Amino acid sequence: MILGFHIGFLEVGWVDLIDIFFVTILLYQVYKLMRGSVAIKIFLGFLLLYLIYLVVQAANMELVSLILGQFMGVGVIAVIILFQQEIRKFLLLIGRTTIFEEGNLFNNFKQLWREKFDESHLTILTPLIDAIKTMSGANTGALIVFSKDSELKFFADSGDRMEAIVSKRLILAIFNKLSPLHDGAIIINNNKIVAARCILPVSERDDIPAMFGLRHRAAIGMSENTDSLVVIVSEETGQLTIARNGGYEHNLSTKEVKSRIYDYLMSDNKKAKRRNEEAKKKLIKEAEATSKISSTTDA
Ligand SMILES: Nc1ncnc2c1ncn2[C@@H]1O[C@H](COP(=O)(O)OP(=O)(O)OP(=O)(O)O)[C@@H](O)[C@H]1O
Repeated sequence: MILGFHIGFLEVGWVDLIDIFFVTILLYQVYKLMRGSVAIKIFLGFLLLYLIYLVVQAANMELVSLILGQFMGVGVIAVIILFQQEIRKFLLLIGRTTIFEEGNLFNNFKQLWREKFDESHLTILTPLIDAIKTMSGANTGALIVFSKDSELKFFADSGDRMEAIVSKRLILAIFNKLSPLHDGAIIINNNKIVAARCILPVSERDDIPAMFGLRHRAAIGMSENTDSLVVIVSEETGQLTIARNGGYEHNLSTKEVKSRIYDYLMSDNKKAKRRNEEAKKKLIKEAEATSKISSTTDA
């Protein structure tokens, strides 16, 4: 081995270090791409199984490694089918991102570090709430996605990239009915409007009230699929709704919207967690009530 050294009984060569470095980059990029989506859970599941497979193989446990080996063989094909779109986007990303551009590994580490210790993202609250209030009063439809720890690349790429500082006037300009950017959603991450005109996944839940159209369904769908908070301003009624974790809170005041966004951005705090729990319980109760009503009408 070229220029090797020992750590205990392990012989480590420079080639091994380069190998580990590339695997780290690869895993980090995959994680960054999937962060906040359901795909990450499936990916972690596969990763865990693979690690178990490596351990049982190293321990010469023949039967278990035979079974897991069969599963891994089929697993690769399953991964390709399950992550078709992610693999496509990952390859596109590799093609587009160079180490010198923004969005590379080092900048992202820097950004992660900065975000952890920086509460400045709360400064966007005032212009945002002002804009939401104005849009609600003027019945201007809007769809605003907040993402705390990811810029939701998949969804941001479906619209027009902006990377613009949040301001009241900018939000009003985007959602103005005459603006070419007003259709779809904006995504806000790290104080910035990452993209506008984004297409969100539509929820297929069948218990969403009929008065909610596609805008509301898209917001709920987005909150089902990602760890985001979505604010909806209804074009018809001016009412404010928030979608989170696949549920929604309807007809909120601007003050309530502000505190929900605050709680979300600061979601490590206890008060926010309690409120999330209460919202979940309310949802369960509502679902139970609806199923009771439908069973009595069936009878
Ligand atoms: N999948 C989607 N992703 C992003 N935006 C969407 C999506 N589907 C619909 N929209 C937005 O919602 C608008 C249509 O809203 P629609 O009237 O169907 O919704 P709604 O829930 O009834 O809301 P409103 O109360 O504002 O009418 C579209 O013009 C578009 O801007």
